[in-house]
Amino acid sequence: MSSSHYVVVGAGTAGPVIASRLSEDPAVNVVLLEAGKENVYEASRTQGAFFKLFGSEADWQYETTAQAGIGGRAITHPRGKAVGGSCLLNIGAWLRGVPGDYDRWAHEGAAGWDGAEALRTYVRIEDTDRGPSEWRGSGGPITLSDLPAPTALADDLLFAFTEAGYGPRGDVDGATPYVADRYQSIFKARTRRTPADAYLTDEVRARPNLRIITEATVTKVLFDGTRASGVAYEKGGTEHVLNAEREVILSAGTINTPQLLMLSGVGPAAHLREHGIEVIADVPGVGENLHDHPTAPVVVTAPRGVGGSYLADPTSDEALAQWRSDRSGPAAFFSQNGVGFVSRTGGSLVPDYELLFDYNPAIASNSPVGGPTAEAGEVEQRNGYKIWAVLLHPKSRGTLRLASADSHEKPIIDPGYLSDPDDRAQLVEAMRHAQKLTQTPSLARYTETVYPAVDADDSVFHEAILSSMYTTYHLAGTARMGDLSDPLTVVDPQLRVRGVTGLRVADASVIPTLISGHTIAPSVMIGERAAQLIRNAD
Ligand SMILES: Cc1cc2nc3c(=O)[nH]c(=O)nc-3n(C[C@H](O)[C@H](O)[C@H](O)COP(=O)(O)OP(=O)(O)OC[C@H]3O[C@@H](n4cnc5c(N)ncnc54)[C@H](O)[C@@H]3O)c2cc1C
Repeated sequence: MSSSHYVVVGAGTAGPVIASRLSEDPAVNVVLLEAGKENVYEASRTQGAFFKLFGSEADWQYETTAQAGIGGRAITHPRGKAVGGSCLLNIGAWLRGVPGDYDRWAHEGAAGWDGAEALRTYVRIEDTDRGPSEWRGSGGPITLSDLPAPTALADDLLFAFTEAGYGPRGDVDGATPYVADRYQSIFKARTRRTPADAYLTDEVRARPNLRIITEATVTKVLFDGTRASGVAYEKGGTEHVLNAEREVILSAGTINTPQLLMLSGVGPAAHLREHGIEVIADVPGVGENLHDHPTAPVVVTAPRGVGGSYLADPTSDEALAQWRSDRSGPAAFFSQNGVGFVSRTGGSLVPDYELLFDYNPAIASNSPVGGPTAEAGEVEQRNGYKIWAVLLHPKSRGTLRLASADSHEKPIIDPGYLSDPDDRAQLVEAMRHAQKLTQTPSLARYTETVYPAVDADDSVFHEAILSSMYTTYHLAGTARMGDLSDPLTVVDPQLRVRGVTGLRVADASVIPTLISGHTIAPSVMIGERAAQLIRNAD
């Protein structure tokens, strides 16, 4: 049995930030445990071929239950399993949301997590050529760059946003989100640099007080009464115990963190007893509040003979070889590389919808979508584009529950997609905003068939959504942060788990309500703030 001051579970997105920051103090020892390997996966480094990792050993390979709100479809949810976590196999978009998103967190009980504080952290940790400014940082660990595009259609999509009256070109992470932007990503010189790479540099890894143990799957947090005393983990077919003299910090992500809490006896008491798990603390909010940003595409095909899209297969051996040799070719690009935000009322501080511009009309190869492709005709071979309409503030909430007390069994994931009827209506509205772009001069020559058709009534949209609503992969909220007077709060604003001591959660699961952006940035920000809170508590 070994021991450390701090044990951090999960070397994904938030975990490496915490381990790196805590181990800056040579007087404390930190162990970072990761179920997967180091990032040995070349495809993960590319912008175009990363989805080769879906379904591989570097993916936890989750799937939702059949979702009633979308015609009973189940949605596949890859989650990264290696150092780098889900940033191994994500798109890498750095979209931070707006200060109003975080003000809402603070207003709803996460005291101290307001927009001004979030912005201070973001400016400190960024390294972007769009800074330094009041809004953007330079010199921080997270290197950001604009996404490259191999075709003029990428720019035409941005012009269309402006022509449709939604806003000028600008920086979406700047003063206003109502701009069209080639968003920035965590790629540098066309090579992915995950937050784990950024925070666990060779220099950091050389610290004598930091140990990173890979292929170590934590099965349980151990308790001495109600104090977290360490963790049990499996490595190489053997069970190990690691003591935490001060704290255990769970950064295992929106799915695995609540699963681990429940396996360890922290969760809704009745549900734990159902699985024969001894209850350490009855925390009814664990596994509640699961939500995601739903999205649906408007799919457009170009007239025959009109080019403009980029249809090459980024995952072929040739594409990877070309990327390996000089970082060019299909594997160097991701076709969804523009964004703009829309307000329902025309200018509220927090946007309602996000439009993601994609210069390839084909639906993602892992998506089961059939309807639009059938209507638009031979979409895999045709030029055109699609615009994904994203609902930024869905009301629908779901749950994460244990399937059994066996840590090897996947949990039951039910995000309750579109279970709130308002979400469905708003998604239709968001798609109608997307359609406006298809009627602009900049996109006229690429636009022949639009699905759903511009003059279609709501029933056609509803039909399309049943087959085409998809995930943005932003699952969040299952260990919600807030005020402890709310019985469904799981962690207080210091990220301490209700009902026990010596245990915090710091990852996307504490996000109380999704922001008007994506979830890499807040996960890194949560990691930074967690390290500060822990250090200040010493
Ligand atoms: C396909 C896809 C595309 C996405 N695209 C974007 C995007 O473009 N922009 C964006 O902002 N967000 C995107 N996201 C979301 C974003 O990647 C995640 O929200 C974010 O990375 C979550 O960080 P995390 O620290 O909570 O969890 P993770 O990064 O998932 O880290 C959790 C880590 O814990 C480890 N772990 C889990 N259980 C255990 C255990 N029992 N023992 C030991 N280790 C364990 C995991 O292996 C993993 O390394 C995408 C996600 C996916 C899946």
